[in-house]
Amino acid sequence: MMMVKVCGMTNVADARAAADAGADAVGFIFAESPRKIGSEEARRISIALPENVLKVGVFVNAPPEEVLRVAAEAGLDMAQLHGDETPETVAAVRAGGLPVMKAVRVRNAEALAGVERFDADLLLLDAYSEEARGGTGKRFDWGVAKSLKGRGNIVVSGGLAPENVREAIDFFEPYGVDASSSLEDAPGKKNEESVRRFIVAAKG
Ligand SMILES: O=C(O)c1ccccc1N[C@@H]1O[C@H](COP(=O)(O)O)[C@@H](O)[C@H]1O
Repeated sequence: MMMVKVCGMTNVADARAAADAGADAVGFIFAESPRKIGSEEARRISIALPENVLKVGVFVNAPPEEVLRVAAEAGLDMAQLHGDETPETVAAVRAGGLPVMKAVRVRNAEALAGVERFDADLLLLDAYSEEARGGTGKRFDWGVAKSLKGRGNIVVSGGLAPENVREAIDFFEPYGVDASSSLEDAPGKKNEESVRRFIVAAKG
């Protein structure tokens, strides 16, 4: 069954609605973003969710000690490392007992050259943008990453929406899919109907 993550949660109501609609994972942004929240707020949301919903913290170039501290404070199950983290940083976070999803922004074929060096639990593919690290609503050129099709640990993101998520699943046969900005009425405020349609389309 496809793992569906809804990212950029900023409040309990949106996170509960996503869980009720069948989301397997929700994401909290701890990096520069209009969706950024603190560990206390993330904890409040985490404890309002069922245990089986994976709580993922999104970090950009944070030191491993900070990732592990925030994870403990917020009750996270996984770190999404969405910056220029090294394989050593990924290893340090995992050694601290926290599974890692390493994000790669697929600007071109070279961006994928080093992915084998990451000993991560999951590999997230996202779009590249000069303006922001993530949550851009932009798609990347899927063809550039087609060699990763069918690998058991791929999660696809970047401009996914109810209308195109099935196409992405057919293209990559990924472990999971992830979306944020296309499911919002405004940055940080999810649209319940879009979230539900995204999950239905992904799991359909
Ligand atoms: O959502 C953000 O604001 C964000 C900020 C910094 C790093 C990552 C962020 N979100 C991640 O971006 C991708 C794609 O989002 P979108 O669906 O294109 O809006 C997703 O994996 C989020 O986890």
